[in-house]
Amino acid sequence: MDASTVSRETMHALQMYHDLLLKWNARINLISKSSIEDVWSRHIWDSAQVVDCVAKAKTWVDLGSGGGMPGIVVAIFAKNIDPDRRVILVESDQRKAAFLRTVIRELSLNARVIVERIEDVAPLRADVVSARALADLSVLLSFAQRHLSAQGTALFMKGQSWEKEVSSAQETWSFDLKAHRSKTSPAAAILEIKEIQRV
Ligand SMILES: C[S@@+](CC[C@H](N)C(=O)[O-])C[C@H]1O[C@@H](n2cnc3c(N)ncnc32)[C@H](O)[C@@H]1O
Repeated sequence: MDASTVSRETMHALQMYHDLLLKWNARINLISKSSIEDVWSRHIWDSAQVVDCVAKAKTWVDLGSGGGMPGIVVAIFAKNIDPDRRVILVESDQRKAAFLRTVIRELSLNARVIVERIEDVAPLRADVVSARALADLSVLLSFAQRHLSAQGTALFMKGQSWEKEVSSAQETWSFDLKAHRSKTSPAAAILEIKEIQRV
C-alpha cells in the first residue's frame, strides 16, 4: 500500500496524523530520532500492511500502541473502508495515551484508548489483536490468549529475528502461523497467528 493506491480522504487523514506525530514528538518520545526523516515508510506504510490481513474484524485491539502504530493507522483506513470496525488501543503511558486521544478526536476515528497495563485489562474478546515493537513472541502470545475471541487472529509485526522467536515460542505454545514478508523491511515479517494454546 502506498499513496498511489489510497483514497484522497484516507491520504488526508494520514497526513494529519503524520503532522500530529511530528508535532507531539518534539515533547514526548513517540518515534525514534533516527526514523523522523522517514516517517511515511518506517511507520505509516509499514503499519498499513496489517490493514488488509483480516477481512472481517469488528473489534480490533492494538496492544502497546505508543504513537499509534499500527492501531491509529488501522482506524484511519477503517473510517473509509469499514466504518463499523472499532479499534481499541491499550497503552499504559499517560502521555502517549493523551496523544492517541487527541488524534482520535481530531480525526473523528471509531477508536478508544485504555490506559492500563495489558495484563490488567479485562479480556476484550477481540477479532484481531495487533502489536508492533512490544515484546517477545512468547509474551505476545499470552497477551493474545487473554484478549482474543476463540476464532480471533493475532497480527504481530516482527523484526529480523522472527524465525528464532517462533522456534522459541513453539517450546511452550502451539499455534497456526502464516508469515507474511514485510514490504517495507525485507528481513521483517507480519506473523498471522490463530488457534493459540499453551502446551
Ligand atoms: C516500543 S513502544 C512501540 C509502540 C508502537 N507499537 C510502535 O510500533 O511504534 C512499546 C509501547 O508499549 C507500551 N507498553 C509496554 N508494555 C505495556 C504493557 N504491559 N501494557 C500497556 N502498554 C505497554 C509502552 O508504553 C510503549 O508505548
